[in-house]
Amino acid sequence: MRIASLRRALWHRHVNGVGAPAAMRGWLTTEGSLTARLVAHSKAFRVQRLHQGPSTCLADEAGAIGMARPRRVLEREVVLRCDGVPVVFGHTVVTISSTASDWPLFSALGERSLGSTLFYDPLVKRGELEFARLRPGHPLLARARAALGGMEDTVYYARRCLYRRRNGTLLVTEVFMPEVTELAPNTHNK
Ligand SMILES: C=C(O[C@@H]1C=C(C(=O)O)C=C[C@H]1O)C(=O)O
Repeated sequence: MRIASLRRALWHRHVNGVGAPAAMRGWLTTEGSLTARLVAHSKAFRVQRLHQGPSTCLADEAGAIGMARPRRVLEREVVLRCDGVPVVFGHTVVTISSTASDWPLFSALGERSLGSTLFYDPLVKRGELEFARLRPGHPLLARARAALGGMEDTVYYARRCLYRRRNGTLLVTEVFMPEVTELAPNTHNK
């Protein structure tokens, strides 16, 4: 199998296309903010920011953000933790042509959740979710592994969603760790 094909995922419009176990499907298809659902399934939720700055988008996201080939973007990568356990590796790219007025809060997010700026802004238009099985050669798994270590599974499930605001384009990709399926609703948050 050509290395290039390992570095790209096959993104499906329907979750059935990735063959995820039922418990993982429930997380992959979470409507609304993933952050909000993770907060409701933990006593302590944290967005651990790994880095944010200029980068080159991945081979299989260029087309999704309107680029003919991978080019410069603003990139943000985080680990979402529930009670200290890493459950999602978040990777977000914003086209360089997007100005600060398109995503006014993006550059100053720090360890606040990106979701908090996307789901409560009437100017944000959310696209359709896409789903994929990521195999060991995918660059997002290498980055998640560098941040988290371990990660012995051979297949990880991911979803991505395109957001638009004014003239800006933003693509969020979420790679789910298997531990997410062990989370239970936190009755103390009611
Ligand atoms: C898009 C959301 O924001 C989450 C927060 C992210 C961040 O802070 O970088 C990245 C991925 C998302 O899981 C959400 O909460 O649904």
